[in-house]
Amino acid sequence: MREEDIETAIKVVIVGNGAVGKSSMIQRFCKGIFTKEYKKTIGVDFLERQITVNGEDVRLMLWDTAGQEEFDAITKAYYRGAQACVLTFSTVDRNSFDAIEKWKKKVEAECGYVPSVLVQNKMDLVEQSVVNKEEAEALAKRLKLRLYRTSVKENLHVDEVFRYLSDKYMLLMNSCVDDGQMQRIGGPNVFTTGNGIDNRNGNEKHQTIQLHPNKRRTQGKKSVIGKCSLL
Ligand SMILES: Nc1nc2c(ncn2[C@@H]2O[C@H](COP(=O)(O)OP(=O)(O)OP(=O)(O)O)[C@@H](O)[C@H]2O)c(=O)[nH]1
Repeated sequence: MREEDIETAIKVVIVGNGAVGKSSMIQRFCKGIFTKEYKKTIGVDFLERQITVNGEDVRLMLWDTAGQEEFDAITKAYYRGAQACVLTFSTVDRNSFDAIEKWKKKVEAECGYVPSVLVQNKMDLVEQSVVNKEEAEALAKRLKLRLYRTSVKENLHVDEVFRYLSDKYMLLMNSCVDDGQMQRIGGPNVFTTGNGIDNRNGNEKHQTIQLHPNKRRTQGKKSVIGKCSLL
């Protein structure tokens, strides 16, 4: 396999309370469509899209998890191996905002640290907002997350969410590869090594992340993410 054929694949989990727009966000990003009808997700769903980030192909595998607590036991299992996370709440649902920390902890319990982003969806309904701007910003600051305000309906800032996450993930990966350190990201079943090969279960046939350091991306500078460690 030529180096330029090697692809980066990122498993992303989208979490948050029911009806905040998780399925809609994934449909919008992967299929370019929006549907008004609400069909609650039963368990989990999955879609993928390939994008180019800084000249590199990245395959995003987006896992849509049910927001309703009744499905907790099922969805939790699918967090395993996630390498990035979107924490979503709705502008018009106070409970969904208050639940963000709980969702973050749930993902961390299964995956450890993964690059994450906070999304306030349904910004087209900002007139009926039950979460003010300062509160949302304060939460993002406290959790050390970038905040994106989206409207999946109006297709506002949805692409940016996934581009930011991909970029963040790749920066983290490159900083580890550049440092020649071994890194474990996203839970016990995904291992990456400084040589750029996914070592999960020692079985190269089941590669999920394959890395190829691109020094040009950082112009030889150290990554802003800093030193990598076993997570
Ligand atoms: N006005 C508005 N409605 C939205 C937006 N995004 C999603 N919706 C609507 O919100 C409802 C719930 O959206 P879903 O995407 O099914 O929500 P979910 O978070 O996947 O819900 P669960 O599957 O129960 O976890 C649907 O009726 C969508 O059409 C948005 O940006 N603006």
